Amino acid sequence: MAASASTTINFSTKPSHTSLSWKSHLSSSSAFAVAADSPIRSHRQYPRFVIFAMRAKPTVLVAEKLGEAGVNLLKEFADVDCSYNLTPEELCTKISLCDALIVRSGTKVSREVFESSGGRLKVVGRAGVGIDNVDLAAATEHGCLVVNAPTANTVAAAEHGIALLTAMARNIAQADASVKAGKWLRNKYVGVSLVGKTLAVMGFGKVGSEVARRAKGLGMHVIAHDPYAPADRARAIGVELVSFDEAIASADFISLHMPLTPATNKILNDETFAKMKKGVRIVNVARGGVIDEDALVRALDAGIVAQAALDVFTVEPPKDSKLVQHENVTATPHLGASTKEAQEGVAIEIAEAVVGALNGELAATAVNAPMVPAEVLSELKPYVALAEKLGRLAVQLVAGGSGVKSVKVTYGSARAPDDLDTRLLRAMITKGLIEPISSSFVNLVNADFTAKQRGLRIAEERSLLNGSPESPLEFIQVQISSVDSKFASALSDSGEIRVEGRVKDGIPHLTKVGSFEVDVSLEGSIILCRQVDQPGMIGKVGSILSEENVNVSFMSVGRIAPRKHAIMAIGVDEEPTKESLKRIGEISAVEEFVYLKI
Ligand SMILES: NC(=O)C1=CN([C@@H]2O[C@H](COP(=O)(O)OP(=O)(O)OC[C@H]3O[C@@H](n4cnc5c(N)ncnc54)[C@H](O)[C@@H]3O)[C@@H](O)[C@H]2O)C=CC1
Ligand SMILES: O=C(O)C(=O)COP(=O)(O)O
Repeated sequence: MAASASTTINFSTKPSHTSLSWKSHLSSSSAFAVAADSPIRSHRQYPRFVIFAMRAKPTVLVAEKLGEAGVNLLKEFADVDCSYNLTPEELCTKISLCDALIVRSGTKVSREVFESSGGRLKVVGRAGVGIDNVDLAAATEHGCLVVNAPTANTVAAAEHGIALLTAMARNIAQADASVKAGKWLRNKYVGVSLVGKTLAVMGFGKVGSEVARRAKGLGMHVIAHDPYAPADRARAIGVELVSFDEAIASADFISLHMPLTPATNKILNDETFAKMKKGVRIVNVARGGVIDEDALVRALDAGIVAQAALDVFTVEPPKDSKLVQHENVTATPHLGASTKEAQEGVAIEIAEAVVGALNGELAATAVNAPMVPAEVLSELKPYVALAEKLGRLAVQLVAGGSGVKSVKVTYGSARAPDDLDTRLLRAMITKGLIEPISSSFVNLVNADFTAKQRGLRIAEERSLLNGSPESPLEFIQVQISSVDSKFASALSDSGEIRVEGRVKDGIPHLTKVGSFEVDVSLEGSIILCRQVDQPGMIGKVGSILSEENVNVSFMSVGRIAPRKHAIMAIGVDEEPTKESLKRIGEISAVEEFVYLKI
């Protein structure tokens, strides 16, 4: 969606149901909204924040089978298109008509998908945990939020891990196939016991810890490796966290439960298999890519790995795979999350997250955007509006042709630095700085990326004030350095364009321009004039505007000293014509003036 200088901001504060929204004149059917409290709420107490362009009734494409309860929930809010087994080309064609896309692990949401969406796609919902099938960088670059459903299938995946562990140890799959083939091979399928054996859980997250808990119930000695897991959580269920090498060297069984990332890609390979106990048994319900599959075949052939039980594969479904055909391998077709209960749970979890996001809330399961707790959001709301407006004002003060590269934002606050999360404010300042001068659509997801891409450096500074930390901020100051200004009085003594604002009675105010103190509510538009301080100036400007029926909402004069220079800031509800602005400029005492749309 294109943004424009004609963007207006509607700021409504109803006592019990506050909301804050952005509306673009370019697309009357769409709106960006920020809501601390929203009409459609999920059952969970997730933090919420709104960042999206949303149509009257959005369209959600469900590209893989989703539990009915989730589909029904989506239908209450959106037009739902359930189209399964789309080819990549079909997906790219359909996506330009969709506001949200829901997938499981079987759909690649590639860069082409985001590019093909033409900016309409605002949310990708992953109905499950692993987001390795979604190009997150491309999503972020396109301002598209990615949410997942990280909790509803945990138990199902853990149970499947245990099912594979026990089935492998007792050759269940192979024995079943042989009985069905008319054989009765009691000696061939002698298994191994689990009790007293060491299980290394690799990745001690949600699934890993549930597997550990269950394995302890089976009498196994459980160790775990996870560089990021807290030791006390492991200790609480009687599991010792150990190094990677120690885990793989001492395990009789290894169960993989980490995400597929560049760091975990092929983490089990020829070198690491060589460090394992001969006869180790491996379970993988994480991602196929964490194992070098060719190396696993070699390790199985060499007897280093006695057996493997695999639910996931590098390519799914696997094609002509020696690994799958190996007699010591038990394979399932990515069934970890496939229980009725998990699928219903996942469907509801993802539908709530997607509806919430489309409805203007940021789900707690956002993968590529910061989460702002509801209470923080409601406190920051007026400052969010102030931040965007200051960015918008500052950039309009830049003389044409001066590229904006370096911006310093100073937050004046009596709160301790840890008590003020500025990501949201920074994103809104970035939005204000970029949207008036480009066709970019900036939101909380893509703000930092868009700034970086445009070579815009935003440095943040805290000015720690004495006083009551009751309100999160006293002022926000935005300075743009190394540029010329079309309104020289906006330059500070050190040569930067400087605007500063505060929130007064919940309304953003402009309180400083350059070195001049002013006080004008940031609503409508503003005319800034520098003039020789003398009687009658307000009347002269006021009468030019009144001749055109332009309503003056606020007026404030800041001066250095009586009868010297003064800055007059005039808030206007309507846009004055060029002719009347010209007449203001022709008033003899007026030295310079600028008209700014907020
Ligand atoms: N087969 C299936 O159908 C299912 C597969 N999964 C997969 O299971 C895996 C785990 O899922 P959850 O437990 O829900 O995720 P999680 O995020 O709760 O846990 C992952 C853990 O891996 C750890 N980790 C990250 N890098 C690591 C490394 N280099 N070495 C060791 N540990 C590392 C993290 O610190 C985290 O504790 C994911 O890959 C997910 O996609 C999850 C559900 C179903
Ligand atoms: O949640 C996960 O990570 C899974 O692997 C589950 O995949 P699925 O949704 O069953 O395609």
